[in-house]
Amino acid sequence: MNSEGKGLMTTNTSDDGGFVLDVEGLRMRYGTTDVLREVTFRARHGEVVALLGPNGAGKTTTIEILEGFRMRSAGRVSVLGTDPAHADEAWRARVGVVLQSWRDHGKWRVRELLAHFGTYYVPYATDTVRRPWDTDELLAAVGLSELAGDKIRTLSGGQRRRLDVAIGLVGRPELLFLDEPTAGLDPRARHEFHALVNRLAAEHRTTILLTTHDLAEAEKLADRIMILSGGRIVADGTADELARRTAGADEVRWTCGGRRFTHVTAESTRFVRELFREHGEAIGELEVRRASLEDTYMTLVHRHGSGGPGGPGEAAGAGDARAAVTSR
Ligand SMILES: Nc1ncnc2c1ncn2[C@@H]1O[C@H](COP(=O)(O)OP(=O)(O)OP(=O)(O)O)[C@@H](O)[C@H]1O
Repeated sequence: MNSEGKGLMTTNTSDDGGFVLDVEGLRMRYGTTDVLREVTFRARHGEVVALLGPNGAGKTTTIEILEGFRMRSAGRVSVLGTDPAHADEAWRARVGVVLQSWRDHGKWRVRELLAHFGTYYVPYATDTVRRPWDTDELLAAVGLSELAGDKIRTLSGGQRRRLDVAIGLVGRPELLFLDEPTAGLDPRARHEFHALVNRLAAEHRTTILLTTHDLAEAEKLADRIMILSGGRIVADGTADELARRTAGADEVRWTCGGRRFTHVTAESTRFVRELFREHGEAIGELEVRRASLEDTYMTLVHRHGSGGPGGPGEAAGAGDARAAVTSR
């Protein structure tokens, strides 16, 4: 980000009590199938929120409703203080969207396309938000400077994905929706993209709602993680909070006298201290494993249904089946 960045910070303007996203009782029915039954959540300025959930859980549907691209069946939705179902162009200029794929304009050159889209945002510049984002700065921010003169149809999948992101950012949005933004990116591009998301949130206070199937990415990028399953948000919090709330325990593994032991406890530090007090030097291969986001995710999705519409109801989670102390 350039030195100009901080001067372009967005301000808390017309939203509801500081909430950029405020969703209550959102429902979506396709035909006779309820995909979203009761989705409720909020997000504040500068927050990065990851929406997780199995295939078909309704993540894209939710995002499209918030973007104003899809009409909801019921519920209250406020995005930047406005109902997206009735939003105008000025509202749209404050919202950035990165769709799952961008396949048009193959004959256009990269810089040319971004500059072209940028012109749409000129009327929506304000004293505090200069729109659009300068094309060369934007190209640099998404790592496309060297391909600026290339035709879009010659870009690789990952390079196109960077262009998707640039298109979402060209209007300097206050709120950015990213639907599976890193699908198809190589590890380096992914790393650079993560740095860009962090910069947008930290320097510009851009609020970001992203969907991903990469739990490590969600844990790394998001201030908050929401899990959508069975038509509802079944978890909302930091990765640590979710792990603590769901699993509530650490797993301690060790060897002693040639045997392997496993113990599940909410107080692993005290347990390990006592273990050493009792067995001292005889303890070997000690390992303390906190519940991971993956454990939490699997437990919650299992407990609240398959994620898709009409999934099974309550079922014992993986975490519920843990034994107390076992040896092998
Ligand atoms: N226009 C539509 N008409 C009917 N059903 C639809 C429509 N769009 C989506 N669905 C259904 O709604 C459900 C949720 O789809 P959605 O794409 O929102 O899920 P998702 O969580 O984004 O999935 P994925 O992780 O696979 O991208 C799916 O069962 C899908 O088949």
